[in-house]
This record gives sequence, C-alpha cells and structure tokens, in this order.
Amino acid sequence: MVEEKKNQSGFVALLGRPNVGKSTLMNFLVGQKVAVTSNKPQTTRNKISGILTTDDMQAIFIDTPGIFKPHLDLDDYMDKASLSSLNDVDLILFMVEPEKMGKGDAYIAELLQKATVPVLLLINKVDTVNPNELLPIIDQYRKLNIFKEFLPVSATQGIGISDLIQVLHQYLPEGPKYYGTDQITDRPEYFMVAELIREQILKFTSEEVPHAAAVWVEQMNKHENNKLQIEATIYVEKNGQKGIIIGKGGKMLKQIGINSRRQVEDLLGEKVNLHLWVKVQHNWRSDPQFLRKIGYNPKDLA
Ligand SMILES: Nc1nc2c(ncn2[C@@H]2O[C@H](COP(=O)(O)OP(=O)(O)OP(=O)(O)O)[C@@H](O)[C@H]2O)c(=O)[nH]1
Repeated sequence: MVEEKKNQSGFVALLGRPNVGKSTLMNFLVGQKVAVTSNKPQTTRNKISGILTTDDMQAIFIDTPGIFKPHLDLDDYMDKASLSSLNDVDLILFMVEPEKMGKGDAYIAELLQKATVPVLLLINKVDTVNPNELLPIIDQYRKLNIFKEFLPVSATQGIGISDLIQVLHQYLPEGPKYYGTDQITDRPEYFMVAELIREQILKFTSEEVPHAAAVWVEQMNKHENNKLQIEATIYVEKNGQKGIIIGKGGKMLKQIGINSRRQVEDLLGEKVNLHLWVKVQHNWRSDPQFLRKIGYNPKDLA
C-alpha cells in the first residue's frame, strides 16, 4: 500500500503596525501580487488572502486590515469581535520593526496574551540593521512570554524566508490542501483581473472618479490567435466621469488598458487581449442589487 504523503495546512493571521511590511511579505511568499495597493485611501474593498502552497504545506494568509488600532482603548477593543476571530486561525505571525519595542507594539503584544493559538514574532527589515542589534530586541520581546519563535526576516531581500516556511510547516496542523496548488488567493481570477484594472483607474484619475468607478469582467474564457480575450466594463456614476475615463480621443482609456493588460498578463502568465468598455450606472454605490451583481458586499462600502 502506498502511504499518502502528510500535509500541513491552516490559516495564518499576519499582524503588525502599518508599514511594517505585511503586504511585502505576503507578496514575497506567494510570489505574485495578491493585494492591490495605491496611495489613495479605501483601496481595499474586499478581504484578500494570499495562499502559499509547497509540496507538503498550504498556509492561507488572512488579511486583517485595521484590526489593531493603538488608539482604541483596551476595553473597547476587547469588545470587538475581531479578537475572537483571531482565535479562529491556526497561527498568528506578529511582525515588528527591528527596533526597541514601542508603545504600539507593546499594546498589540498585550492583546496577544489572550491568543489561544501559537504566536510567532517576525522581526522584519533586518537588512537595515547590524545583526548585533537584534539580540537586545529579541530579549525584550522574549520577556513577554508570548512568542514560540523569533524570526529575523527581510521581506524585500528574502532573508530568513526559507526558515519561516519551515517554521510554518512545524506549527500548522496536519490537514488537506484546501485550495488548488496554483491558486494564490481565494478570490477568483476574474475578480483579480477586475481589481488590477481598477488599480490603474485609481492611478490615472483623481478626485471623485476613482471611487465612482467599478470594474466587472464580462468574460475571460475565449482564446483567439493564442491570446486570452478578456472583456470588462468600467462602471461610473455620471456622464462626466465617463468622459474623464475615456479621455481626449480615447487616450486615457487606452493608457488604462495598456497598463492593466501588462499586469493581467503577469498574473495569468499568458498573452491577453483586453477590451474595455465604460458605462454609466447612476448611483451604483447605493444600489445593493447592482453591488451584488459586481461582486461587492454592500456592507463593505458603507
Ligand atoms: N528595507 C526594507 N524595507 C522593507 C522591508 N519590507 C518592507 N519594506 C518597506 O516598508 C514599506 C511598507 O511595506 P508594506 O508591505 O506596504 O507594509 P504593510 O505592513 O503592509 O503596511 P500597511 O498596508 O499600511 O499595513 C514599503 O516601502 C516596503 O518596501 C524589508 O524587509 N526591508
């Protein structure tokens, strides 16, 4: 009888203060861009998780934007359901800067005392410090008696990442691969494609236009001349916004199309023909039926 190979799998929450490098690490681990970024607020309309699959492990990373806000007081925070959701994961990674523990970090650490699953400390950006500086930092965190492991990493340089993957394997429970081995997010591909197009709209437009635009991929399963044909509609709320997105002589739409196509080709690993349309859907943001049609949970936009 052939013995089936063991697999470890589970859900991992990646926590840490803003700018500590959570998205960078996620993108490095997953090997592709899974989270849309932009310098405009409210970029994330949906919770996106990254999925790391190796031969014998699948780690599913849960995005926890804004879970830890140091300005919330502790009692207020304890009432929040978000903390209990932390105990629904199998493992918590707490990411910090390579420096002495600040107030914000101490606050998060205090909350993590209540965690019922293993918590590991990731000290990121170690490429920016001398290794000698790490020991006193680790000592300080060690005294808290919360962390099972202390891992120095650099999400930009890839330092410590193979150790991290080994440790994930060690701490995740035995279980099946929940997702396909090629899948890097639980979002379907058409959703990722729509998000990449929306990211370009955010980049090229300003004022009310970015937030008035939604993208829906109408179809993406036909090949012609060895290229995947993708048809997508950009919805805006007013005629004027439609004019802005199309631009003079169609210039803006062309630019959005070219940039999005490159990103989509990177994501899907194949050549793409991207056809974009712009339509006006008055007040779509307050139309729950339309929101559901294009895949948004109306509550996320409230
Ligand atoms: N030198 C260095 N810079 C890093 C490293 N990891 C991340 N950064 C930089 O730190 C900045 C913030 O990284 P992000 O990945 O956006 O941080 P984040 O924690 O996801 O931030 P929020 O989305 O605001 O919570 C970026 O400029 C990264 O390039 C690292 O290992 N070394």
